[in-house]
Amino acid sequence: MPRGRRGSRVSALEGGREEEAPAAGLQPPAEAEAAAERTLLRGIFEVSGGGCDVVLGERTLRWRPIRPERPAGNSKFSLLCKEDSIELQDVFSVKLKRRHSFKQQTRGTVLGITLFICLKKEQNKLKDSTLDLINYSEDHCDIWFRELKKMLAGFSSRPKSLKIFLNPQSHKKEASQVYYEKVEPLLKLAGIETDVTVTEYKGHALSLLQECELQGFDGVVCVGGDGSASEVAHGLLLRAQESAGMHTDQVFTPVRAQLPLGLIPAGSTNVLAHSLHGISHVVTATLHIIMGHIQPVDVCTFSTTGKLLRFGFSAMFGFGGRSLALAENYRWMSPSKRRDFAVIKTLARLKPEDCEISFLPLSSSQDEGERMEQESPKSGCNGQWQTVQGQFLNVSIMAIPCLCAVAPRGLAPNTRLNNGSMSLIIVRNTSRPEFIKHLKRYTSVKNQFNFPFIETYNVEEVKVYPRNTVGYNPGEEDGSQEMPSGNTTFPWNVDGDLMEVASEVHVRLHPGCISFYGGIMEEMNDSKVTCNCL
Ligand SMILES: Nc1ncnc2c1ncn2[C@@H]1O[C@H](COP(=O)(O)OP(=O)(O)OP(=O)(O)O)[C@@H](O)[C@H]1O
Repeated sequence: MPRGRRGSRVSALEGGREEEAPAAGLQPPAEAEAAAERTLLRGIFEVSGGGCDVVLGERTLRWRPIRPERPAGNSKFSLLCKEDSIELQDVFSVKLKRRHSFKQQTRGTVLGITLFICLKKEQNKLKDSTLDLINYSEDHCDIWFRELKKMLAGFSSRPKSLKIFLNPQSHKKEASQVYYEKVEPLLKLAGIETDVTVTEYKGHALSLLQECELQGFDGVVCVGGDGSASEVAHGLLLRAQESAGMHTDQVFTPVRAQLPLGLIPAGSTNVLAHSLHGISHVVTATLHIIMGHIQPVDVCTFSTTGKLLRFGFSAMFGFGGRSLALAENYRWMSPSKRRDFAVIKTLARLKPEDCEISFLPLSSSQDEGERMEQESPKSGCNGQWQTVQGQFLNVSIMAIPCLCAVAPRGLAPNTRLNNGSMSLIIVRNTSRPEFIKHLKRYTSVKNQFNFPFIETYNVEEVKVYPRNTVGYNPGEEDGSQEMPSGNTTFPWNVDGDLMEVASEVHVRLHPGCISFYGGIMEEMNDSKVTCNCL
């Protein structure tokens, strides 16, 4: 990433707008750093309209305006001659810049070299930019071009070939447009080969991942929303288990997915991509993939009666499951209308789930420890199974923070992508206004769990046993219906996908079991957003 004192450099990259120069040219630490670095090439180029002495080191490219004759004692000149630089790890492509006349058959006249750079913008956002090094000598540019190409080839974590799954139905059906207009041009620029499959039905990516050849690929990318992303992650993990000869119909410790997964947010909620990148932004997601920024992410297995149902990252039972089940009945509505409508209707029929929850706590943070002492009679039993039972409005089990537009700090702000624990958030039965007050807090301030009816735990395993004999039927006016014995199912919301399960669900955490393309995030500042439906 570009370093601290880079105001003027960034302006040079973005078209040469002048910004205030730093008071001194090169800071002492940078000077020492530059001196320690071996020089690979040195030459004259025009940068941002002025002649510069350009030095290519092993880690940085530095340029300094060529000094005019310096009248003795004139300090203004040292200000003009400040050095600027970029780190080579931020460069993702290099091209020879040529001028082509209209009818020209040949490759055109060399004008210089263009470097394509990944810039860090405001919080968590990445942006592509260019730096032109102008020199009309073909030989001179060719030497620099080759050296820069060689240097780029040395970044071994950057993908060269990607398998892409694109869901054309995501959100308002704009995933194809997002991919072909914003993503593919950047991947091409970076010289990454792609093999795109446009999915034709739900489960298509999963079935292809069982059999398709992945050997030549460095990573897999999903263009879509949470449903697609979680399907592809599940497919990759399932494939890894099958390759390793794991039996998923019994309790097992999964092996890691073999390839990293990139997520391009093109869905209606994009919780996974948002949690991964700290922002739901297509160019940021694409640049993380191109730059080969990889981070391991904790995964959950969801099983029932010992059999694996699926891999995933977050689940909601109760209100979260019921509202999703209801929303599925209104697929003809736009995604946001459908979601808002289902939330309002589920709130109108708000009903607690009668269940027993057993969990294996990990270790509690100080705040949570205090809360647990006050609120949980069995607190302080880390490492031992604990059980709570009663009437619960919602139970969330989340291995990732679940950032989204209506919860900018996340539905589970106390967990991280790979901190080796899950957040268990239990909302006991309360009045509708109190529950709504809790939901509204997600959009703004920090203490959304500061209610007497909410308990939070850091856990590594959870078992949820529904005790209702009344099943859920989202078609019924009040949402519930007596089902013949043995046919009762309960709706779970797993990464935004509906999972209907008849009996207990066992959730286990598997730290860092999959790698995603994504960078280390900056914490979000407190921000207030509005939720349309509450
Ligand atoms: N061609 C297709 N037709 C219908 N459904 C598809 C198709 N391809 C994939 N799907 C399924 O569509 C479901 C929803 O897609 P996706 O998650 O990409 O979009 P979304 O629902 O708009 O976004 P989000 O999940 O973020 O709210 C996924 O479960 C996926 O398996």
